[in-house]
Amino acid sequence: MHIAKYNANGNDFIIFHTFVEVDRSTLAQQLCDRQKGVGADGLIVLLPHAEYDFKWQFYNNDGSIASMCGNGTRACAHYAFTNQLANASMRFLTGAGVITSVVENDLVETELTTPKVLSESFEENGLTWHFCDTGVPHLVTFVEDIGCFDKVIARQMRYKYNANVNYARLEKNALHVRTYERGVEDETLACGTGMAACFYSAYRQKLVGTSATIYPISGDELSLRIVDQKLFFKGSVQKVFETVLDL
Ligand SMILES: N[C@H](CCC[C@H](N)C(=O)O)C(=O)O
Repeated sequence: MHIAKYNANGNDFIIFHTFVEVDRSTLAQQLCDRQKGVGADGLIVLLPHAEYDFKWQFYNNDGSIASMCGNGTRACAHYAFTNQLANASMRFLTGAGVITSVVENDLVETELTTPKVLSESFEENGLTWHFCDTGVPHLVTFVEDIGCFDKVIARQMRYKYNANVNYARLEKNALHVRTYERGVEDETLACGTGMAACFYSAYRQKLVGTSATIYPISGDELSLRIVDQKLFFKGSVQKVFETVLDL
C-alpha cells in the first residue's frame, strides 16, 4: 500500500487513496501508533465520489472517526493535487459536509463548514468557556498566560462535553492556541478546527477583526478570516515522505 506522511504545522497525518471503502478504524490505530506504527495524529483515506472530487474517511490516532479535521483538509488537498486526483481548487465530502480547498504550492486554504454556537458561554473550573462547532465540537477559554494550559482540566472537560479543548491567548490581532485533541487524547502541536474555534469565539466577542494570525504550539503561523459567516483557514503543509507498506 502506497502511503504519504504529511505534516500540517505539527498536526501529522498518514494519507492514501483507494477504490475500496471499508472500516479502517483498526488500521488507523496500527498506522498511527507512534511506537509500533508510522506514527500520526490521524489517518485520511481518499475515495472516489460521483459528484465531488473525492470523499474522505478521517480517523483519529485512536481509531475513532471524526467528522472534520481542518489541518487534515489542507494536507489531503495537497496530496490530491500532487497525485493528480484533483485540480488545485477542489471540493470534497467529509463527515461535516462539503469542503472547498485551494492549493498554491505548499500553501493551502480551506473553506471550513459554517461555524455553530453550541451553548451560551459558561464558567467551570474557574474559567469562562465558549462552546462551538467548527466541523467538530470545541471548547475555548481565553487566558492571559498560555502556559497555564492544564491537561488535567482539559481532559476532564473533553470527556464531560465530548469535545476538543482549547486555551487561547490574545495578542493584538493574533491568537496563541493550545489544544487537547479528542481522539488523540493529548495535546497536539496544532489543531485546525481548534484554531478556527478560538478565532470564531474571539470574533463573536469583538476581540479580533474579520481576520487574524494564529500561532499553535508548534510555532507555525496560520491565518483565519471570516467572510459572510464562512471561515477560511490558511497555512502551509509538508509532505514528509512517501513509502510502500506491505499490509
Ligand atoms: N480530534 C478531532 C478531529 C481532528 C481535528 C484536528 N486535527 C483539526 O485539525 O481540526 C475530533 O475528534 O474532534
